[in-house]
Order: sequence, then C-alpha cells, then structure tokens
Amino acid sequence: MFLVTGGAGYIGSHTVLALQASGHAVVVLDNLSTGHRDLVPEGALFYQGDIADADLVGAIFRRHPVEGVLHFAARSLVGESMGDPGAYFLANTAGTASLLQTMARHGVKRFVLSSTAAVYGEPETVPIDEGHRQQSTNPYGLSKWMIEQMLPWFERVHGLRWAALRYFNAAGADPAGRSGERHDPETHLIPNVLKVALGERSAVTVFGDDYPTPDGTCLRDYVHVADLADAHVLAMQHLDRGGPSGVFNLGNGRGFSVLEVIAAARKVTGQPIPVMMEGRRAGDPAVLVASNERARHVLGWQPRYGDLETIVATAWSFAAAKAGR
Ligand SMILES: NC(=O)c1ccc[n+]([C@@H]2O[C@H](COP(=O)([O-])OP(=O)(O)OC[C@H]3O[C@@H](n4cnc5c(N)ncnc54)[C@H](O)[C@@H]3O)[C@@H](O)[C@H]2O)c1
Ligand SMILES: O=c1ccn([C@@H]2O[C@H](COP(=O)(O)OP(=O)(O)O[C@H]3O[C@H](CO)[C@H](O)[C@H](O)[C@H]3O)[C@@H](O)[C@H]2O)c(=O)[nH]1
Repeated sequence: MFLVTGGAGYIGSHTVLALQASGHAVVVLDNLSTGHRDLVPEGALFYQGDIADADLVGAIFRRHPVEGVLHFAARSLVGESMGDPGAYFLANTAGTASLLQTMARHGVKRFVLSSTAAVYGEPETVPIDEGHRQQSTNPYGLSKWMIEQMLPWFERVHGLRWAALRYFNAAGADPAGRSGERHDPETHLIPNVLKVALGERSAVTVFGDDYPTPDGTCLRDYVHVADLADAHVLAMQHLDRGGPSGVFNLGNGRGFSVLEVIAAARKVTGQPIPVMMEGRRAGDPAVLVASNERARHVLGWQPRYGDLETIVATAWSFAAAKAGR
C-alpha cells in the first residue's frame, strides 16, 4: 500500500488511478486546500488533514501497511509565492521535513517527490538536463529545491530511498475521463484557453510576444498527466528493485509556443478562441524544454500521449463534460 499526499489534486488523483491500475492499494492524505474530495478515485482510503500533522500521519502509518509515500501535496502558485515566500517555505519545505521525519520514525523508506522545472530558473542551455545549475527565480521553486537537498540526508541517516521527479508543464486529463484539472484560480495556459472555447471567458491573455522565440511567445514542454502518473509507478518500481535514488526530469523534450497551443485548441474545439496580447508575466523564462533521457533509460519511461493535440483533446473532453457539454 502507498500513501499519496495531495491525492485529491490534479496530478495526485491521476497517479492514484495509475497505482490502482498496477494493483496497488492507496491511502490518500489531503487537506482539500486546492483539491476536491470527488477527485479521489473510488477504492482509495481518504484522510482529510495536513502533511505537517505528525500525529495524523503517524496514525496512518500505524493503521495501514504503507510501503512508500508519493508526495504531491504543496502550494504551487509561482505568482503567489513571489508575494508570500514564507507561506511556501513553511507549507512546502517545513511541511515536507515534518512528513519525512514521521516517515523515518515509522520506518517508511520509499519516497517519490513532485518537484518542478522551476528549480532550474532561467536556463543556460536547452534542453535542460538534470545536471543543469539550480537557480530558481521564485520562492516556489526554491521551496522544492530545498526539499530535494534534504533527501540525501534522510537517505544517509535513515536509509530513505527517493526519487525527485521534476515535471515540466503538466497538462491534459485522464483519457477515460475520470479526472482532470480543476484549479481555482486557474493560472495554467491550456485550461484557460479551453475556458474561452467554452464561452466562460471572452479571450485568452497571452503574456508577452517579444521573447526571443520563433513567434515571440514562450516555449514550454507540455507533458500529459497520465504519462506523469506512469512515471511515478515506474519510479516506485525502480526503488523497489534496489535502483539508486535520484532526480529525473519529466517532459517530452519538445517545446510548443503559447500561440501553437492556442492553434491546437482551435483545431480540437472548432472554436475561434480570440487572443488578447499583454505584457510579459514576471518570472516567465522564454524557453523551458526537458532532456528526458535519464527517465527513459533508467526508469524505462515512455510517454504515451506526447502529441500536443492529444494533450489538448483529453483536457477538452474533461472540461466540456464538467461544463455539461
Ligand atoms: N501542475 C503542474 O504543472 C506542476 C508542475 C511542476 C510541479 N508540480 C507539483 O506537482 C504537485 C501537484 O500539483 P497539482 O497541479 O496536482 O496541484 P493541486 O493543487 O491540484 O494538488 C495539490 C493537492 O495537495 C493538497 N494539499 C496542499 N497542501 C497540503 C498540505 N499541507 N497537506 C495536505 N494536503 C495538501 C491540495 O488540497 C491538493 O489536493 C505539487 O507539488 C506541484 O508543486 C505541478
Ligand atoms: O493565461 C495564460 C496562462 C499562461 N500563459 C503563458 O503560457 C505559458 C505556460 O504557462 P503556465 O502558467 O501554464 O505554466 P508555467 O510554465 O508558468 O508553470 C509550470 O511550470 C513551472 C516551471 O517553471 C512550475 O513547475 C509550475 O508549477 C508549472 O505550473 C507561459 O509562457 C505563460 O506566460 C499565457 O500566455 N496566458
């Protein structure tokens, strides 16, 4: 059995589905600060509470035979972190230190962390490999980088084995329609583009068209949430086999511009999707594209839904169903 923190959230709920599909029992811990109780897949046990509540986490470890923890629970709004860094260091870094300490007390020795491409900051070379310098430009990325740096100490002292998965841009929805992205407020590009297609917003705001890229808008590496979920199952299997702890980028290795994403959404939805150009959003690097060689070779990860139109189409099916279309 695995403990999934943040299993009522976007990527966590998809990973619960993938763990269940590979035969694992799951217990979810989530404080529902940004998640939804109804996104927790059927069959998973659910505890509402905080990762830093050592009594509650300890009780879960006493009651259930937890072999490992997949840790998604976090605050993850870059803009918010710029205005309230302390909230991010407390919730993410200190909260995870508490979780790791409780794991150590209860002898739980496997850990998969949701990390982020935001640990790299402005890239010096593209594609970005795991050896790239870490110089996050925001407190959110730094809060995750500090967690990554704690992990080798828990390994050395307590025998923890861990994988830190640095996601690029998570996107799409469960191809079977069981889960999808439901953030409020929604800051991510694809769901916001689809809100325009649904008529919930009048136009997509494009943050900057003067970047040094072919069409002037930012390039990002969009990776399907079901492919991310698969990588978590593979990372746990890798640790099970006695594979070494480590850091892995998760992206498709291809960059798409904001305007290319909007064009794909026009094609998928058949809607015109008007655009409104605005200035740059603070802290956005021009290009973020992953080298995913390590995840492919070491974990045997093979993304199944790398095609941009497929990513957008699965997100569209979920968003349209939610809106009653
Ligand atoms: N969405 C992305 O593109 C992206 C990219 C890189 C990294 N990440 C990371 O992936 C993880 C999941 O992201 P998401 O997009 O699914 O976010 P999400 O907000 O949908 O999910 C996070 C879940 O954690 C829960 N939670 C938050 N703080 C908690 C706490 N202290 N105790 C218990 N539960 C708590 C929330 O209620 C929510 O259900 C996060 O750690 C995020 O930093 C996301
Ligand atoms: O309404 C919008 C929303 C976004 N964008 C642009 O679209 C691109 C993608 O933006 P997202 O907000 O969807 O994603 P980010 O690249 O900002 O952020 C993601 O990648 C980060 C890594 O830098 C973190 O991991 C973060 O958690 C994760 O959401 C950016 O160029 C952004 O400026 C728009 O033009 N309009």
